[in-house]
Amino acid sequence: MSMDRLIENIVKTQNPSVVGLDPKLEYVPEFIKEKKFKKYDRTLKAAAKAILEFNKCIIDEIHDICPAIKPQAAYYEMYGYEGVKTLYKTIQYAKEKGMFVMTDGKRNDIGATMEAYAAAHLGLTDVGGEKIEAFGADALTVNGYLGSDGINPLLEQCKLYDKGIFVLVKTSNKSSGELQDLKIGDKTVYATMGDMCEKWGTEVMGKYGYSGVGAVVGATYPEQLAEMRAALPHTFFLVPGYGAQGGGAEGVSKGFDKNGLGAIVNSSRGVMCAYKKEECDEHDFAKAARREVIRMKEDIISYLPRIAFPE
Ligand SMILES: O=c1ccn([C@@H]2O[C@H](COP(=O)(O)O)[C@@H](O)[C@H]2O)c(=O)[nH]1
Repeated sequence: MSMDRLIENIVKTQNPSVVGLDPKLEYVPEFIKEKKFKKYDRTLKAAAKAILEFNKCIIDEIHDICPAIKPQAAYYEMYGYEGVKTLYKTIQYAKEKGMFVMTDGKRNDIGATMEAYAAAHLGLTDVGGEKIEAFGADALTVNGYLGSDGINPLLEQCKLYDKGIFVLVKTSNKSSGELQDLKIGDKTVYATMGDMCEKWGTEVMGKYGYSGVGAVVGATYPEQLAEMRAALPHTFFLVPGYGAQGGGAEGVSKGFDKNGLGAIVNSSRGVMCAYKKEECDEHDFAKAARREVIRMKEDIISYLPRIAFPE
């Protein structure tokens, strides 16, 4: 199961964090942008090429100490087809380096359309009988609020191609409670969605006790992280909101199990823009990213037991 591969990467690196590659052009150092503008003018192609170089340099610096990346599709789509090509190349490059790739697309639809999303991001696309990998991520974030019709097509691809999904349960943003905290009977909407993840996951159980259906639970809600950890023993958490959104290491520790597993914490701006925060030479941006990955890892694991496979 794909979540098994993620867990193996986490144990190997002793690092339960993922670097979000959400590369706004303003995060890319001037020297890279200037080079690409000179060659391609100020075009979408120049932007996409600059972002690809930025991403590859960061991946080169972190792949030995960080188990995964999470490219957010929006930051590639905004550069049109050139940006989407960069998303594909980023995914392939990180996978070649042994990293687990979770595309943050928050896709949602029903039936045939969800099958198309599933083929695009996780499975294979049929081209006249020839099956071809389109994007080839290991996992995809999805919105499960359309119910099983939106999730079943993904589960099929997860089973066939050993992939995973992370379903939005309790998101990190300030207004997430407007809907997700409402009660259905005596249960919140997010807890109900959590239960659905646990149920969907029974079809795709992995060997370390976690299924291929994970949940997104924000770092900004430690109490809900603790509640969900206790309620969803087979559901692995993707925890965004550390750092730039105010989430901290002690809070995120509530999402982990007794083996220091069960969750992976995301930081995007914190890592990509570490060189700006450090005020170091922009040529050192990738080394600054590496320093931030190490700092974040040490911060988080200081609240966890030693990360180990379950006995
Ligand atoms: O609840 C959610 C779900 C997804 N995200 C995404 O995570 C990153 C966070 O970026 P930072 O720069 O580390 O704040 C971004 O891609 C969001 O779209 C989230 O923040 N919260």
